[in-house]
Amino acid sequence: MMPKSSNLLQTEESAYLNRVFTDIDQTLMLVGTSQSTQNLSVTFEKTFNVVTASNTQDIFKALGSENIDLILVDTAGDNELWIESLRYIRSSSLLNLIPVIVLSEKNSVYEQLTALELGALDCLLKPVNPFLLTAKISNYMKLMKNVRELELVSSTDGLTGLANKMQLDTTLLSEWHRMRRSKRPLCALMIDVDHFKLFNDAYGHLEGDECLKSVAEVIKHVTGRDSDFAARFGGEEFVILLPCTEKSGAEKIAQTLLTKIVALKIPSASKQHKFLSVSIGVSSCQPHDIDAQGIEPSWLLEEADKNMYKAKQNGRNQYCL
Ligand SMILES: Nc1nc2c(ncn2[C@@H]2O[C@H](COP(=O)(O)OP(=O)(O)OP(=O)(O)O)[C@@H](O)[C@H]2O)c(=O)[nH]1
Repeated sequence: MMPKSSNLLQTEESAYLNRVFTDIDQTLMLVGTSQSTQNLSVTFEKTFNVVTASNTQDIFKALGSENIDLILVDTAGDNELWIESLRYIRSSSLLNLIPVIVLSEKNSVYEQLTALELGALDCLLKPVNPFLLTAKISNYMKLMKNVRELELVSSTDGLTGLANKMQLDTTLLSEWHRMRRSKRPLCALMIDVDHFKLFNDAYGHLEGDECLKSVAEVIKHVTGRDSDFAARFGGEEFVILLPCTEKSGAEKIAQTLLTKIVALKIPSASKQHKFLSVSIGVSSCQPHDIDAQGIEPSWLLEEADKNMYKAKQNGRNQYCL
């Protein structure tokens, strides 16, 4: 049989790529010198939406305007650029969720190890067939999309869409560290729906679930800052974390929450109140308290829980701190 000419082979590979990867609507960011990103763009532009970056400012700008699925960093040409880019990507809380592949020109174990140590998912060596490279990148994108979806499912409460208890534990720990770094207070709100057992008994469990969803929607909307965090703690209990917030700010949020929950006008099943309400415990921690009193992150929630029970004892539909 006659060997296939390289043109014919390329046409077949190209057709194969189009057939197998036509459903891809993903954005690839190419990072490298302008010469290298120009060359790579030609390889990828039929398959992906391509954005290019030749410095960290470009990376930052692209992040603001595009939803990036994968970053391909080419080490060719400028040794400082790729290392600086990887460091920048790793230090950015938004970017470090995006998988990074490094394309290395030197057959240098040291360079590959550096790339992997700086957070690259893989380091591919040049020369690499452009079709194979496209297929590999596409597979990495799919893999990471699945990983992100799994991460989201495992950290989200299925009923309300808020974060779940597991995610709360992780976030509480990172906010605790942030408080120490920023030297600004961290507050927590423990929110418990009043007489919810009576509500379920009177209106049924499904109606009870709808009620929890409505409460969760209000909680989502009162937490306005990017750093505010809300979770379903379990059952009819919710937690809000308010980083870099003074006690007075937490009180304001608690009061807004009380007003907005009653404004839902969900009929209460108890004779005590006309409309469904919540009781809220507020706790606050100053960075210097941690060292002075040797307290741990769980203290913040325990304190909020104690104060929530005080609010219940004082007649519900109120907050205590
Ligand atoms: N519909 C529904 N009910 C739930 C869910 N999780 C917990 N519950 C119910 O919430 C009720 C909580 O009851 P209790 O802890 O006695 O508290 P309460 O009736 O709200 O009374 P107070 O907290 O004292 O105001 C229980 O009946 C649980 O079964 C859920 O996901 N959906």
